[in-house]
Amino acid sequence: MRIDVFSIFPEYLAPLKLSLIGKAMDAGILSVAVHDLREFTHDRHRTVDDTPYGGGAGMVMKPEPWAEALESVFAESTSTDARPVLLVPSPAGEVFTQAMARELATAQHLVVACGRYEGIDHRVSEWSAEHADVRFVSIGDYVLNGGEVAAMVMIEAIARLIPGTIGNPESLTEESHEDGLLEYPVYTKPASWRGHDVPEILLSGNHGAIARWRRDRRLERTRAVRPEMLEALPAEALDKKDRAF
Ligand SMILES: Nc1cc(-c2ccc3ccn(Cc4ccccc4)c3c2)n[nH]1
Repeated sequence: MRIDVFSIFPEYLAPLKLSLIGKAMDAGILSVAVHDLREFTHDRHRTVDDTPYGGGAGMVMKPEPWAEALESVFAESTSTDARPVLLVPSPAGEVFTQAMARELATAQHLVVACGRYEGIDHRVSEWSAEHADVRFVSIGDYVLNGGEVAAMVMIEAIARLIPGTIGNPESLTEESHEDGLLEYPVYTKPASWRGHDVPEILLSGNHGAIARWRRDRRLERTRAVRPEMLEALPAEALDKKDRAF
């Protein structure tokens, strides 16, 4: 997978090179390029914003730099490849979920347009729709100052699902939101720590009982903090023992 990110603060995306994503890039599984939007301006002040038509507070990002920037990578999605997906972080987007991360992990080319100010001139996404599948995406019901943090969140959630990125693919299966339940609590040595002991069952070696205990903790946790997730599970996802929880 190739990911191109555009921002007026490219250094914001520097942490992507760390840890798993960095390894995936080194392994050639993933290529992430971060571009400075101001490289696509031509005036002395490298202007990327202007006042909003219709009035109102703040500034809006001009269409011309964005069109030049996006064109520079849309063109590289060769005609044989699938169309690139343009992700536009926005407070007004569809909410990003694990299901959406799984869907986007199958894309060949992701382009992320990180806006600032009051957002990007809407004609940029209208024009982009001729060249890419455009998705406005919110990472949650709270307001950020720009798209960079949302881009980091989405790229991490997507990239870790690409085969070969995560060391042990097993660890992807029983995760929160992967199969509709939150994950169980985890413990490691020492068995007793500051008066808090690891649940005995986990030291028993009885793998059947341990699996049952973990399942029960997942159900308990999900019911406690995200009951709507339980309601959303298909009937066949819960067996008789599960319903006891
Ligand atoms: N989930 C989520 C995403 C964002 C987000 C994404 C991109 C941008 C670009 C500019 N802003 C600032 C802004 C704040 C409010 C109204 C309009 C623009 C952004 C915010 N906030 N919250």
